[in-house]
Amino acid sequence: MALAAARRLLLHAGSRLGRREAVDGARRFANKRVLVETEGPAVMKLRNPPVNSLSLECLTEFTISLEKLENDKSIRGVILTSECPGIFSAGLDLLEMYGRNPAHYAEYWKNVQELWLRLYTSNMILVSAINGASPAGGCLLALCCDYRVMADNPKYTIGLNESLLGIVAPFWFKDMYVNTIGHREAERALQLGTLFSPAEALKVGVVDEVVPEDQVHSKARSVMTKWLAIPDHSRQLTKNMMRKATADNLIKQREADIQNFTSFISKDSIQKSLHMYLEKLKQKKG
Ligand SMILES: CCCCC/C=C\CCCC/C=C/C(=O)SCCNC(=O)CCNC(=O)[C@H](O)C(C)(C)COP(=O)(O)OP(=O)(O)OC[C@H]1O[C@@H](n2cnc3c(N)ncnc32)[C@H](O)[C@@H]1OP(=O)(O)O
Repeated sequence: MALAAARRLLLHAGSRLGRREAVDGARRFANKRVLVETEGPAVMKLRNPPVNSLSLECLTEFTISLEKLENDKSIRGVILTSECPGIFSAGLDLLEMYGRNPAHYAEYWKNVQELWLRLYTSNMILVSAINGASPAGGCLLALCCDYRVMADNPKYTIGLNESLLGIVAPFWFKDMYVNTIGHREAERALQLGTLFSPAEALKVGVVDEVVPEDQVHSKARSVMTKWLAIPDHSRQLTKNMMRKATADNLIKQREADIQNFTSFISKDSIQKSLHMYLEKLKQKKG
């Protein structure tokens, strides 16, 4: 109920902002954590500092922005990138999964599923311009895209590192990884929680292209131009043919997946692992 109300408020605020910014000449709309430019190829920028973690609010704003773009028939493709220097996205917000109650975990997970289903099955062309670190849920966002361009900076890593946190990537994260890099590579990377450097990510197929950091956006735009030259109907039907079974696999067991997540994440042992991981992140500073 609370989330539905927040959604209505955000949609309303989003459209108000949309109108105001259009008057300024730039075609863009924004909410607090997601900025969307629709001048030229549409660009969606995550801006949830410090690390673009996917908090419940961020997920909601992301989903709403995507919904708005999907409803605008003039928009055929979107470049997904980050406004936070050096970070694409730190993935799911650990504070949404630690020290909360089961109802909160269920609500959070429902929204993670929702964003994934929308992104993975989007009719639009999605290209990610990965301009920073992209662990776990950050990698998930990139994997939903049709093409991934990553900045050539060895400090940036990408991969599904859940097992390093003492948690387990859900089956639909795994399915998408297998679809992208194949069963053997996915099996190894998931068990080890591998975070790949850009060069390794390119080699294994987690990303499609690695370019100098200052060329990530221009490359993403030129990739988009190439993809936009393909007729929408045939490209969309092909995308649907490739992805439908994977998405349907979650759709048919969404409720059970929410229950699984809620009971898994509520376990004392899992909460302890998350606590230790959060402490490790804190200590890294000091
Ligand atoms: C068997 C049934 C299975 C069913 C399913 C069960 C389980 C569910 C699995 C759920 C899947 C989970 C997916 C995820 O995405 S989990 C999140 C994974 N993310 C990470 O591991 C990234 C952690 N962060 C980092 O490695 C680094 O922060 C960094 C992104 C490389 C950036 O480094 P740096 O610029 O040095 O920043 P700091 O480390 O200093 O971080 C700044 C502050 O941000 C906080 N932080 C970082 N990441 C997160 C996060 N993901 N969520 C929330 N907060 C985060 C960090 O603690 C710092 O906070 P502080 O300033 O208060 O200390």
